[in-house]
Amino acid sequence: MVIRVAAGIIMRDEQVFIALRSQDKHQGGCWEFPGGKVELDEEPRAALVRELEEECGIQVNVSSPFQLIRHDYSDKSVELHFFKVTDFDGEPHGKEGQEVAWVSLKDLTSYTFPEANVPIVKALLAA
Ligand SMILES: Nc1nc2c([nH]c(=O)n2[C@H]2C[C@H](O)[C@@H](COP(=O)(O)OP(=O)(O)OP(=O)(O)O)O2)c(=O)[nH]1
Ligand SMILES: [Mg+2]
Repeated sequence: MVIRVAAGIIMRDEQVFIALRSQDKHQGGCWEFPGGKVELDEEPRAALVRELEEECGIQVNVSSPFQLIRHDYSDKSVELHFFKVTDFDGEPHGKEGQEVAWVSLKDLTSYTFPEANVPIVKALLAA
């Protein structure tokens, strides 16, 4: 079974907002682009809007599909719908108590992301 996920690359002034996955979660201890599982009968973009409100407390105004990545981890397979989020209301924060950071694109390589994110980080660096 493939788990569908929507994740947001929240951009402001050449910086991107990332969050640390808690140790007890799948890929715990890795940094992530905030997001979560797409529910049954839910559009990925709607899941993005819902998750970014739940996890970061922002209201997404403008988002654009960035990349779709299918990745098989040893324990599960994911289909990651990445969106760039370029306009939002509210100040992103770790609404669920997670550690967060605003990072310059060039500094993204200093952070450990899940394996599936490697092409995303590369693409952001190349942009
Ligand atoms: N949010 C997010 N998930 C990612 C990224 N890269 C990556 O491999 N994943 C994987 C880890 C998880 O297996 C899955 C996302 O699930 P999640 O734990 O965020 O789901 P959720 O927010 O609905 O959380 P939960 O209620 O199930 O705990 O996608 C990423 O950049 N962002
Ligand atoms: Mg999540």
